[in-house]
Amino acid sequence: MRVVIQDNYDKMCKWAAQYIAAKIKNHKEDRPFVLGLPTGSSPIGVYKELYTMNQAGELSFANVVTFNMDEYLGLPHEHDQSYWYFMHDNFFDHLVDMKKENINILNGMTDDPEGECKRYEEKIASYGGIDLFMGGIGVDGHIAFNEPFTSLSSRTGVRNLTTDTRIVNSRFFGNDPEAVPAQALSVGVGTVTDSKEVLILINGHNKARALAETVEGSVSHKWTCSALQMHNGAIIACDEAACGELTVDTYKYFLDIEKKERL
Ligand SMILES: N[C@@H]1[C@@H](O)[C@H](O)[C@@H](COP(=O)(O)O)O[C@@H]1O
Repeated sequence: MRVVIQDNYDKMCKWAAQYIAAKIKNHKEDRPFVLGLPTGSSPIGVYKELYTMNQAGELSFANVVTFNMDEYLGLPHEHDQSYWYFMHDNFFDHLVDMKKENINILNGMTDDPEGECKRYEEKIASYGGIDLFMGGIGVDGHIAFNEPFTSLSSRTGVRNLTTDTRIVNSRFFGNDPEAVPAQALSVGVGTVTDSKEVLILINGHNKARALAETVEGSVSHKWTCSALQMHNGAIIACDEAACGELTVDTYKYFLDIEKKERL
């Protein structure tokens, strides 16, 4: 696992965006680059960096297919807290050459959630899998909506959200946890770790424990992010604020090993 520690949120976002841009540009295969994407406040700065490069003609998305991690069950596209809305508002609408048909987001209004999830897995497989999955992390260490004790080999499916997550996400729903949908569709931990590379953004003091558990904790379904320790291409991009619960030797190790700032 790589842990790339940047001074602050802006630098973390710049680093992550440059990493993703380099991967897209260097993709020479005769098939699209397949990019997994998250919602949340953490990736907003990365999206801004990416669409700025795109608008400046420095990075094309014409040959990129995207798959989003998750979506609330029961929210229509036009709901301003649906992840469909978030992704268009914060990213897709700003790209000049992203093809609509290359955007994949789980349909939270489906009548057949199980079928929708199966279809999603099949579509990912039809592209030969995901090249790079970018993600965020919940304060309880969840990746996508894989709450504590979700199987580390789980696939795309329906997830019940914990009270903790609904309280955390209630900041977007008028501070009312009951207004946060109780269920979501989410890629599984296994879906994420099947990707060739996984890049997780972890920033801010409130994510310090989640970062420590991801990097230093045991591999455990209690912290679903810890599954990344078993992945051969996992990168954590974080800021100083999130490092508060790492042991000093871990912190120094990653600063030392990443000194060369390899992309
Ligand atoms: N389902 C999403 C996750 O994919 C995201 O990682 C998490 C953290 O969001 P934020 O980046 O706003 O802290 O929020 C939600 O629960």
